[in-house]
Amino acid sequence: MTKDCPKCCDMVLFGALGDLARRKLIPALYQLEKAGLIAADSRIVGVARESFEASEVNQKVEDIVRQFVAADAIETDSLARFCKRFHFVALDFTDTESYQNLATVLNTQAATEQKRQRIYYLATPPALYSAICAGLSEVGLNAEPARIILEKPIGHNLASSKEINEHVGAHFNESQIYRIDHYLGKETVLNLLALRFANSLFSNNWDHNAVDHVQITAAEQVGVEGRWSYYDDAGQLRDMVQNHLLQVLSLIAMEPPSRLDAESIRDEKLKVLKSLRPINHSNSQQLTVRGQYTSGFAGDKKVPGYLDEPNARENSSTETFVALKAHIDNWRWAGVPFYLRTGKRMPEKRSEVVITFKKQPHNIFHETLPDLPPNKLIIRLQPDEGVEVQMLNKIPGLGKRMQLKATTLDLSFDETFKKKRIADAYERLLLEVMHGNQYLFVHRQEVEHAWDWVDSIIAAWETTEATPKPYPAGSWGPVAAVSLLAQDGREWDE
Ligand SMILES: NC(=O)C1=CN([C@@H]2O[C@H](COP(=O)(O)OP(=O)(O)OC[C@H]3O[C@@H](n4cnc5c(N)ncnc54)[C@H](OP(=O)(O)O)[C@@H]3O)[C@@H](O)[C@H]2O)C=CC1
Ligand SMILES: O=C1O[C@H](COP(=O)(O)O)[C@@H](O)[C@H](O)[C@H]1O
Repeated sequence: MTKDCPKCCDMVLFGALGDLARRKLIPALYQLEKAGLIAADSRIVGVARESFEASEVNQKVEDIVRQFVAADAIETDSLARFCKRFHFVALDFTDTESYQNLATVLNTQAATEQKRQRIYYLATPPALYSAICAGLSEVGLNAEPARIILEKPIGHNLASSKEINEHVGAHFNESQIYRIDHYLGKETVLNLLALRFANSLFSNNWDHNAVDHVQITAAEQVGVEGRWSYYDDAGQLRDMVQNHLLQVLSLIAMEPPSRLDAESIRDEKLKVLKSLRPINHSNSQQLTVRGQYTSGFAGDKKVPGYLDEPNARENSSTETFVALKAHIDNWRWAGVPFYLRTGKRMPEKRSEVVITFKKQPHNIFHETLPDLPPNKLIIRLQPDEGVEVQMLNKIPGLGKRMQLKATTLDLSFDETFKKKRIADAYERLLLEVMHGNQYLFVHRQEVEHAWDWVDSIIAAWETTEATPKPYPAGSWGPVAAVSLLAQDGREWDE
């Protein structure tokens, strides 16, 4: 155990054998174990429909870790310790009466005497959140100091999100609820706070006086693959923009919070979401582009189009790509467009924020460089995490005329921090819940304002005959996405 280790707790994973739990949560918990960040007596209780013998548990957990954690990152001792923490309870989440089985496992004498912290992680479809909260409540497992973690998406639109929030809120107080947006756990997203508020170079040049425009890109090379039925109902706007991209936008655009705590940060992010200019049927044609991938390439592998993926529905008009131009109607950002772009089956996985600064008002180097390119701050969220500043420098030499060259100050995290391991977002977020820190989690009001903004775009799309524009897998989306910036005399940073 290290000195940063949180207090002893019971972590209960609902949906413990599902994709998210196996691929992300159990590996993240294992990394915390290895780092000495899980207290000695803490337990992990998997809750799943399937039941199996206690003697099978160790092997089951070990298999999951070995499948999803790189072999050279696994240590025999910590793995054995980790497997021993696990208990499994078979439960149908919709059967309120069966929650007594879970209560029996959790209410041990030691846990009761210690008033042990309980954390419920709902790694299940959101349609089950209400039933699970009611079930926990029925046997008194919702009582403080219990905490509950909700996965995104919280609902499908504002109405369903409110409904879920109401149901959860009937059994848990807001201070007990941790709404996950895993982008908020990424090192580089957190580094936005450091860059902005620890460096006067940036904080003094972070508004409409200095910034020309902002681009946020979250490109993925993967397609929808096995997730067609979930994804087709959602689309890229709900799946990525409503949550991850708007959270990143809020961190970039918010006013300085007075403290590094949940209330101060969430208040400032919320003000940004409230200031987003609505996109509706009157302006959606000019401000948004949607696309859907057709067959093409992922790297050098040939891949099918969205409509030819397994289980695809004929003629689906779900978008797999979105580009949009957003405005934040407040003093700081008046006249500064925020261009957002995200899609599946792009040429590479790349998430980044590019802040393009205004050009110099007068060019004294016009003889050798008639058009001075603007400075750019590029924040590489993933992969190859780092920060780049693009600037002009004089080329050394004795020539009569001064020659300039565009150069890059490149601060790659890998180089700068000597290959220090970058923790997965879920490791940080799980740890923060154990510590009881809510500042990296999303408040109900943020979720609802984000839905409100996104719902208006979807309503506008639904009133037009237009369908998403096709783009070949392996490209940067439909040509219209290029035109979205070209009409403003700008281009995507590539
Ligand atoms: N997978 C991912 O990478 C991500 C997922 N999410 C979100 O996380 C949540 C979980 O996703 P994911 O893991 O992919 O989904 P899965 O369908 O893989 O997992 C859900 C689990 O819940 C179990 N379950 C469903 N209904 C019941 C029930 N009535 N009683 C008991 N068990 C039940 C399923 O068991 P069974 O198999 O027996 O039906 C399954 O193991 C979703 O909200 C998703 O949107 C968010 C970000 C990323
Ligand atoms: O929440 C989601 O995020 C992933 C992308 O996450 P990343 O950390 O790999 O950038 C996305 O593929 C998925 O569709 C979405 O539900």
